[in-house]
Amino acid sequence: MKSFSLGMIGFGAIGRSLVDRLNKDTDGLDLTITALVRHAPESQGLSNLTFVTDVEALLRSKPELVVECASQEALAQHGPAVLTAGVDLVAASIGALSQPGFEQRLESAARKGAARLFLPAGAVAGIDGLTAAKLAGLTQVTYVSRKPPNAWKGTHAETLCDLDSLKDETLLFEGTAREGSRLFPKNANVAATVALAGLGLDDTRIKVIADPKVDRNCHEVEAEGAFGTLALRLANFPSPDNPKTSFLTILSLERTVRNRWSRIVI
Ligand SMILES: NC(=O)C1=CN([C@@H]2O[C@H](COP(=O)(O)OP(=O)(O)OC[C@H]3O[C@@H](n4cnc5c(N)ncnc54)[C@H](O)[C@@H]3O)[C@@H](O)[C@H]2O)C=CC1
Ligand SMILES: O=C([O-])CC(=O)C(=O)O
Repeated sequence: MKSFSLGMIGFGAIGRSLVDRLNKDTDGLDLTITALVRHAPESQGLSNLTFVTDVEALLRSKPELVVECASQEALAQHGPAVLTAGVDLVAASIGALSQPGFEQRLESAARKGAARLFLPAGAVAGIDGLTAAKLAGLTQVTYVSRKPPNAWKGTHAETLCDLDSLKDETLLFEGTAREGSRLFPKNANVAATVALAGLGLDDTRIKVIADPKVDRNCHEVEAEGAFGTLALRLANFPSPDNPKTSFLTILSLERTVRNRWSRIVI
């Protein structure tokens, strides 16, 4: 039986669900998983899952791929070490790349380790088309994030409005993808994904909205360029364990991991 060693950084809503889903069908592989967490739980009940608390221990497990699904801070803290060690990395907290110089740091770590950093679509879609369209020139890309008020709890939004008493949609932020993904690190990684695929962090305009009239995490992307036009709207179910995170994010990471061992990659 072929084996596959998967590393993870973070084991919250995305991490738990990703492991459950991969374990339901390992495509005939002997899958072992090592997850880097802040505090290892006393017991976890899965025979193929080990918790570690430092990146050196994660790397000692000889992962063939590491998935970061923790936070922008965790990607900044551990991403360069993983890549320098020659291990490919899939990052969910893509907004971290809006920190000045961090994208370059990751690139140089990846070059040093001959590894690659993968930026998955996560909660959004159309990233393949957008980044292909970029090759012939884009003139405009806009992104709107619209989530129910409870998705904005515990974020910068609470300093802007009383989320519990919102009656109408409320604009929390309008500006560049760079600023928006920094202000809302748990909610606006998609802004950075759209920007990196398309016009860049400083030329992609975004709006961030709390809307009591929706019960889904909605993402709208519009783009224009030499390819034509694109208009995309997603109304994602939130993940059962974290209202900020769309269920589609977990599926996107699952697809990225499965692509790693698939013979046909789509
Ligand atoms: N690209 C995308 O479309 C999306 C990206 N995300 C990113 O994924 C992250 C995780 O999402 P969820 O699992 O829903 O959040 P969560 O809050 O349920 O779980 C995150 C886990 O990571 C842990 N963690 C945070 N920093 C860490 C560190 N430095 N070292 C070790 N563990 C650390 C936390 O303690 C927590 O257990 C979000 O914060 C966001 O950055 C989330 C949704 C969509
Ligand atoms: O999961 C979502 O809907 C989007 C999200 O949290 C992010 O972009 O960070």
